[in-house]
Amino acid sequence: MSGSAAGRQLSPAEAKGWLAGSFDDFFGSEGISSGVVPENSLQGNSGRNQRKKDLSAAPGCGTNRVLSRKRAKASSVDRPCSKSRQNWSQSQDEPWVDKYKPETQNDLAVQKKKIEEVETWLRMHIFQRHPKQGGSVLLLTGPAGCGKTATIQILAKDLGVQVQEWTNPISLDFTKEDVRNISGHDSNSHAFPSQAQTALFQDFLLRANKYNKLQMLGESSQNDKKLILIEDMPNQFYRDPSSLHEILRRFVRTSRCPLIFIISDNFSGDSNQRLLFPKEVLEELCISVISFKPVAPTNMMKVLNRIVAAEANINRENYAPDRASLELLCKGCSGDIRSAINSLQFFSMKECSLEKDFWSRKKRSSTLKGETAAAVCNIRKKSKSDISEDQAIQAIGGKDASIFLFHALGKIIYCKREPLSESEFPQLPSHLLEHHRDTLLIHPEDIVEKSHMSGSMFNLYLHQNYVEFFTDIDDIVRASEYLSAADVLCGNWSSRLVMEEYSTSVSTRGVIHSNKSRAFAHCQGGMGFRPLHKPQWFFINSKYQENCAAAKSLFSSFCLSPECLQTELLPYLAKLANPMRNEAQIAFIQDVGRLPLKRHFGRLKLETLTDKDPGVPDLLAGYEEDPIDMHAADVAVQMEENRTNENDCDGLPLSSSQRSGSELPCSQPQPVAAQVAMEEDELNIEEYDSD
Ligand SMILES: Nc1ncnc2c1ncn2[C@@H]1O[C@H](COP(=O)(O)OP(=O)(O)OP(=O)(O)O)[C@@H](O)[C@H]1O
Repeated sequence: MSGSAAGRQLSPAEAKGWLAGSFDDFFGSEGISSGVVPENSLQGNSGRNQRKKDLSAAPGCGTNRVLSRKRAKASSVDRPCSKSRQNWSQSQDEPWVDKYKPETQNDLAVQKKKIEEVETWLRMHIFQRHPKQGGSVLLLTGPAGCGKTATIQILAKDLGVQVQEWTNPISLDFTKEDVRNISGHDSNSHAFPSQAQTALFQDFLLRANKYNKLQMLGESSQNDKKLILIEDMPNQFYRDPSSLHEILRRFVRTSRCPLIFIISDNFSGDSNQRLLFPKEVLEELCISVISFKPVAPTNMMKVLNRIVAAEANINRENYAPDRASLELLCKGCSGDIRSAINSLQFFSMKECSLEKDFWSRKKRSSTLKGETAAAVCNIRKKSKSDISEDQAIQAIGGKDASIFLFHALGKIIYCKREPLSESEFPQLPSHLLEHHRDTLLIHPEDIVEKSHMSGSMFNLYLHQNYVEFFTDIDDIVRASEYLSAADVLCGNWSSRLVMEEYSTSVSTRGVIHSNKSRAFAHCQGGMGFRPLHKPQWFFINSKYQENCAAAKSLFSSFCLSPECLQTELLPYLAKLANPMRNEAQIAFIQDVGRLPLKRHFGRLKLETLTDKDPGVPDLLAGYEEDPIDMHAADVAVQMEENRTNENDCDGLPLSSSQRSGSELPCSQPQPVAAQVAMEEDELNIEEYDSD
């Protein structure tokens, strides 16, 4: 958020206007208990989560998300203060995300295909369900604010299905009595809140499955079909995902209605989805997964235009942003419709000084550049290439945009360009003409930053994947030189943190510039989709660490560093054949001390990078900031522990190379193969004494 926003003091009236509605559960005199309210969770909370995120994406309100999530909300029919709520709803301070919430499928800004997918799933698992079929589970994923919950609510309404939603209890100050009531047995032992939370959740599922939702005033009781919705995941499951899996196994066996989880994407690498729903569990319990995409700019524009038009009718004093401004707004919210609507409301407030700041800045820059009537298209054009425009987007409530590694790499490798007109064309001297390129539509440094990945790790991915997208060997040579330079920049650990930014700049821009087949906008098509892969470096590095640890332990008597052992001593020992060495040592020498020219090394099997893969292997997850600096000892310790458990041989922990023949990995020379290799190379056996 810009400085002006941060620095601005809200007047008490403003603050009240924004906050009162959302926090009246806390401020109001309704006396909602802060204690545990398990009954709330069990009564079914259909429709109440509409308001729970209303301010979560508003500028400066990021931290309210937890609060708003925890807030127990109710529709106007299930709250004693429905009248005052209604009055308040009609006031102009009502959050527009609620005021203009979608009522029908056509109103939804979600991709039609996704709505159909969810609808088909619901029909199949609710109406065409086999009587003996157990419970079915659906997992909805996608970025925050892309309309997952809204879609479920509208479809449930259209299909006449009740939604029973779990909400985490506000407080976990359980008494022993509570726990006894929930778990059904007397417990003298100390009950931890986490256990109680799991028990509560389990109990909720059981009851939701067994009993119908309480019928509220004005609700029809025609249909007893229902679904259970979990968006507020109990924290305990993040600490112990197996407890969730156990509950789900039981649910799938015994339940009669579908269970839907909504989990928003997370870009930081420790994906909640992978943690809570690993592949094996998805397969075992036949959990369907439907992934939503960010709301498309065209859909977003439609919604914003509709709101602006409706607001203009109601309140003519409201500032109505023009088309160019709405486009900027759409761009800045990264496909999050909640954030876009909140920003629109925020900046349409007349008294909002931030908005004035922004519009005056925009006006000034327009005047300076003589942009008047053509402002819209110029802004669009400028926004593609001018970094200050990005800052402007941030100024109108832009979200902190993140992109998955897969897309970030794609943006660099496919590097979209825009043709330049004659007048804009920078006149390069004739000897530099070969470096002429159309304007890039991306900022490589921004993309690396948004991928939330360290520079050296990003370089690894680029290095692994760029070749497939080149057509000329000379271009590859040039690109590889840039990558080498980038590597050198990152080489010194003491300056790496600072230099990483320069390093990624060199590598990404180097690769982009070197690829002449993508130098101009008109020659960018025709490449089609090519899969991206994870760096082989991960495997090779772990193999290297393993070998270092093994060299150190097997040849400790030489008191040499692992590098020296592997590059100097072992190649020498490989030329000798000392019958006094043990089998493990001989196998290791064969493995790392020789580079037989006659042997053909196959290519390692590459692992495909999927679109939401955080890109950091589990082993490196803790070192993501600086994987290359990952200390060998840590890996060695880990591997040594494994090895000592697996095969203790004369008290020496052995690497994979040193296990008995049948256990050697296929990349290693097997004893028989080693024998053949020795014969082929006609090695002379000499006496050698290391002492
Ligand atoms: N046309 C629209 N389509 C979808 N949502 C809309 C639309 N207009 C307004 N909204 C509001 O935008 C919000 C979308 O949030 P929703 O909870 O559906 O997103 P989500 O994908 O479930 O995100 P999260 O993971 O953060 O819960 C809702 O409050 C909804 O009422």
